[in-house]
Amino acid sequence: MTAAKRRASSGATNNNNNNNDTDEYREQQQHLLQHPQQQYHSTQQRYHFQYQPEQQHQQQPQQQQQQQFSHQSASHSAYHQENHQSNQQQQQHQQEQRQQTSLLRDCSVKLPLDILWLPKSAMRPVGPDASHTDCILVVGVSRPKLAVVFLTVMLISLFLTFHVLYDSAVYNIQAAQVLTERHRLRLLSSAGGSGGGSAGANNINNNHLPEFIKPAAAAVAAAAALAAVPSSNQISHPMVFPSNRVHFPKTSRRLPQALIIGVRKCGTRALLEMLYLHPRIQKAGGEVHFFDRDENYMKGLEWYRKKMPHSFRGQITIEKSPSYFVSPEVPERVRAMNASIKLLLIVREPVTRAISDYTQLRSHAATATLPLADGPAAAPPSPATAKYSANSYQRRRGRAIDAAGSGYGPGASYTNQQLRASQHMALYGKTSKSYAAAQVYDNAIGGGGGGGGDEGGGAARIRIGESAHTTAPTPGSAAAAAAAAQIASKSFEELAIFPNGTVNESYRPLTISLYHLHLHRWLEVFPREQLLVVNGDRLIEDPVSQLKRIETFLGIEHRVTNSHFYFNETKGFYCLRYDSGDRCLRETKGRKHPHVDPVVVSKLRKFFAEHNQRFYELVGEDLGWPEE
Ligand SMILES: Nc1ncnc2c1ncn2[C@@H]1O[C@H](COP(=O)(O)OS(=O)(=O)O)[C@@H](OP(=O)(O)O)[C@H]1O
Repeated sequence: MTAAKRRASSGATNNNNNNNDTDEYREQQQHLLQHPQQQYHSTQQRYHFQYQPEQQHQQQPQQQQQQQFSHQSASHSAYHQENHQSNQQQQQHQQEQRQQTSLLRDCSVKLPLDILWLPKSAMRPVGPDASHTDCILVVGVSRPKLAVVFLTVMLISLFLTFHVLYDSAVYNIQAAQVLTERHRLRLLSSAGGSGGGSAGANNINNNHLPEFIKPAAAAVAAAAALAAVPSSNQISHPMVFPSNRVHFPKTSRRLPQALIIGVRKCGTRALLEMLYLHPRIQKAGGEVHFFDRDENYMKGLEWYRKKMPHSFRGQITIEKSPSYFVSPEVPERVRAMNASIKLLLIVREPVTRAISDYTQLRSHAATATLPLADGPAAAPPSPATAKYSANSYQRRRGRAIDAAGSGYGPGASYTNQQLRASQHMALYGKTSKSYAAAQVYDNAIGGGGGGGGDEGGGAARIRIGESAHTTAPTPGSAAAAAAAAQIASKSFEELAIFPNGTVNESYRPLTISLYHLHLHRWLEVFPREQLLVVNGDRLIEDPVSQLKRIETFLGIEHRVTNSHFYFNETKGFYCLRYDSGDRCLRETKGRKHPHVDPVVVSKLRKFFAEHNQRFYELVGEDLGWPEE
């Protein structure tokens, strides 16, 4: 209730009181006439009670009233007269109050205050004597704290509204960009593809795309991630969760958080491409060979990082270079980069792997005899490279001797040392053989720490035209080509088994299959939990089961399902199903192996049985490879 209303109602109440009191007073008066001797005390008190709250009498000093009453007590007639006066005063007071109330009503009624949403009592007369036209507007905040809270809530709501609108606009713009990029990529891949996946002619990786496309590819994969795994990436539509700031993670090149370290010819490429189906995975296009090639390693981590694809925050970058597994210096170098990196090792039945290796080497050796390999010799390495590589060679040589003692055998030492020596001498310019020639020879026979793969070897790269990420090819000399041709002319049986019937343990495709020797070095540097052994034979037969294990190991959601694969009868392998079409791995994956004498196969399996047992012990799992 406003003060004016209160006053008005109190006036009305007083009027009632006055009326009641007046009646009462009349009764008292009659009583006094009948009993004049009665004291005036009670009357006095009564009057005091009656007039005290009156506004008019608030202005009169109390003394004055008492004097008045003392005069009344002088005589009954005097009292009667005084009482009459009092009645008059009371009436006058009532009249004043009525005037004041009508003034208040006039002030509030005459001005259209409702349109200002102000209470009518906000208009007050200027003073008690003012005419009803003299009104003032009384403005103020009756509840300041409430007003502050109300204002704050209003401001916050306004801010949130604009915030949501802004985020929504940014989200839409970025989504449109991603869609444009995806469309562009599809057009490019469909224009560049040859024959589709059914014939297996299409390469499933996009390495043929120009460099500037690759961030876009990352964006496409990440866009899929945005759509597919909102919870994992903490991405939600701003309209749904306005309180969550929407992060549009910027892409950047990141050092790999996981590595496929080998083993070559066990399905490393298939594994990487299958993992790439997962929206949380980004892959380096080609084999970078950062840790196993001194000339790359000395370029530093920044060089390595620049070889990585663009990735969104939350994605895992993976690189694969199968020769990492067999290169002695690599585990330590990898740990120096990231001690908590996750390592994927894919293995296959060792004899099949060796035959696959031989098949590829023979194919490369045949290619190395082509005129392409007889081009100009590569420029010799810079002094810095030479010095670095020479030091590394010393380290490798020391380890090669260790390896010889633990299974490589004298033949292996001879072959490796001879190769290394030629490389070493080439570095120091003490031989007519160029460093490049040694490297080609190394690749051709499967040396070079396991180099010479479909994607990593010099000669192979010339032929296949692998991505720009790999090191520039180094054409070999006529001598290297001749050596390669000689190898190409020999059968697997001739190379794997000596004429006396014993196993040629120095034959590189066989030594690479001695998994436990190489794994031992890795487990000296990394804890077992950081390494996952993938069964390459099972990956061929049932990719999804192996991929599930890897997803768990990498700590990512199970996303890759059977719907991502179809079996290609022509190729004899599973091919991959993308939004943009079906693709098989290129023809260098899944080559037809030459026929190998079953007696030789059996002999080799017996040879490997013991080594396999040692490998099972190291990994804590029996892979069940045949022993004869
Ligand atoms: N889906 C699918 N498609 C084609 N090929 C597949 C697939 N899955 C695994 N593989 C096997 O991968 C073998 C090649 O292994 P790598 O990629 O590690 O070879 S390399 O070391 O990189 O050169 C390759 O070996 P070969 O059969 O001897 O050619 C294949 O057996």
